[in-house]
Amino acid sequence: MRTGIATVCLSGTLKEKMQACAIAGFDGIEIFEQDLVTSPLTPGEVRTMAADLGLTLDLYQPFRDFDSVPEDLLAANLRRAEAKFKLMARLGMDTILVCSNVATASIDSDDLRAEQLGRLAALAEDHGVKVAYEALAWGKYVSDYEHAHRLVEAVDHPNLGTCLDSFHILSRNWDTAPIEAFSPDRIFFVQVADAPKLSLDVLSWSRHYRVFPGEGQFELAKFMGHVVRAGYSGPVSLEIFNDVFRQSDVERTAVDGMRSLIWLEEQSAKWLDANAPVLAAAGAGTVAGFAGAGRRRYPMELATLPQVAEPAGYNFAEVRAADPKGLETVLGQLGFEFNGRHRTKDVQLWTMGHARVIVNEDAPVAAGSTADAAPALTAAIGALGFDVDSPVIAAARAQQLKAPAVPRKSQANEEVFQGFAAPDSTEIFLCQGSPDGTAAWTHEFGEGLDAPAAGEGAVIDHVNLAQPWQHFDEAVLFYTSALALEPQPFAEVPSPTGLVRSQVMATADRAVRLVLNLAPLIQREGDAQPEPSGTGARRTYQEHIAFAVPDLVATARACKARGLEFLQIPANYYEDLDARFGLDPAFLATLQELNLLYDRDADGEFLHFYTATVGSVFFEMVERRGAYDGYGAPNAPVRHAVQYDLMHRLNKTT
Ligand SMILES: O=C(O)c1ccc(O)c(O)c1
Ligand SMILES: [Mg+2]
Repeated sequence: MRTGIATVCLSGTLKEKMQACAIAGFDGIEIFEQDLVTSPLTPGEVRTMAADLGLTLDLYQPFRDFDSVPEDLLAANLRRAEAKFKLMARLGMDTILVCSNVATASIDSDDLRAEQLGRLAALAEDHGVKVAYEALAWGKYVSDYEHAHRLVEAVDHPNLGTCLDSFHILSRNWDTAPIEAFSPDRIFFVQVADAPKLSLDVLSWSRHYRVFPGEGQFELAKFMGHVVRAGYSGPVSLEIFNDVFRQSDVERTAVDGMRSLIWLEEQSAKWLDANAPVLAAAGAGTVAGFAGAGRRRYPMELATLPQVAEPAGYNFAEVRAADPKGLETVLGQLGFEFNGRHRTKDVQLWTMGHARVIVNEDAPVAAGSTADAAPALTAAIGALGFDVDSPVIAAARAQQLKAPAVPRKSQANEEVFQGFAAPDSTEIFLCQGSPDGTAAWTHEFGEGLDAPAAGEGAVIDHVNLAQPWQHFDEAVLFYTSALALEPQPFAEVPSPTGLVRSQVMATADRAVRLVLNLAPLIQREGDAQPEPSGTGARRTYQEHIAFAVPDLVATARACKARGLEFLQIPANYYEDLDARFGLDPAFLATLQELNLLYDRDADGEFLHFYTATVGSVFFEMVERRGAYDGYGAPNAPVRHAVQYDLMHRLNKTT
């Protein structure tokens, strides 16, 4: 698959954008007119630079408001078009995108449109240019890709074809199957964009909320499957208008985009394998599960990736703390047992049932950042280990998806974890899981740890990571593509500093639940500094590890007896809880006495409590009753408010 990206996706100047695209590995780019108009580079210099960078210049765009106009306006439009055709010759470009008229269209006649597009095609032919006509979802008279294509067919000129843009098609819920019937010589260009499903006018949705494939909710593999079956083999190009991408680090965004295309290519191949056309299936029923069997007959070749199943569970969570005293105290009070220090590294192992927490005494400075860029924290989540079928295959997949590897020092006889850095620089390690929930590497901390220690039945239930605002979408794609986690519908949680966007990534069996929180940006006097842009530092927000236990009330009592500091829940909360659920008074009194939170839905019940925060980390204990699948979302605002109040008081007194 030939990969491309429109310059409008990225921040910076045209030169910076082109360099970033080359570094990320794109085959070609679309030049957005605005980027050229504002550039000090001459068209000839752009052409040379692209050639030097190994980038093809695939599409010039956009050319607006051409069709459906009266004759006098048409003459002016043709003049405008000719100027662009001449410019394209200097750039060495041969394809221009013409989008359906949204502004000056005044005549609704397909005959007239076909005639006008025909005149444009004839002019384009004189200049050796191909015109790719795109139906904008909000076009005045042409807003449907099939309509645009009917016009292209009516004109029947070799210099006029269709541009298919997944956003304009999927935002309007148009069926994508008819694409298959399009002649491949008439599909001049294909643009892909994903988006979250929003109830918003389609223009605002398109201009601000597009995201890279895999970061939204559109069925892009299916769209691509139909495009491939049509016989198209040209560039598949990202065209993403996104307010965050436009102000983020350009090289990083380009890599995020490249990852999305690598992933989409694989997903498209899978879709084709799973949806073999009727013809291929006839007489070849036994070949149904044979990867690629139905695919290679298409002109577009689709590369695949090493395959991974979703992880079987958490192997461990690692918290970094240069001075681990506070952390040790809380873990002990929660019921964790200290299982010794590592033979050769400055790390400790704490276990409770099958929940393993590693305390790493390296200072919690994120990978890729310098010590002064990241505020020193007393404790922060540094790494997560996941149980996978084959760590080697999973690591190969992550590497092909451009995940930065993190090497770990290890000695002979020690387990070497394959690891890579997530977008927020949390280190993700791929571990070989055991069916009984134990981990072989614990022997490196001493012998005799085979039997589960205290806290039988305890496991890591979920981990909640705070995401820097500019890497949130990237993180969703990262965990989807590299780790096979599935994004669940996102929620928004009110907090005193703003709305917190909360996105659960989980396996189908819920053995792994990872919650990504986009913390609000508001900084107050005395707060830690916001992270610098680019890679690296973060952790100005609180994040947590949650453990599930079989009996939360008993666990809470034991924790209380050990002196654990619980997050104190206001009385108003319990009054509201009673109003909503009409709980048994004795049970309600127990909840309030122990600072437990409660939720219930059609599937079951949820009890949980939080600890005070150490550095940027706190812990949660949960009990899931029945098939309760949530996280106590109605209680999250209470937690945020109490933590905010505490942090504010701390900041005032220090
Ligand atoms: O938002 C727009 O105007 C616009 C312009 C060109 C495109 O290719 C597109 O998809 C949208
Ligand atoms: Mg487009």
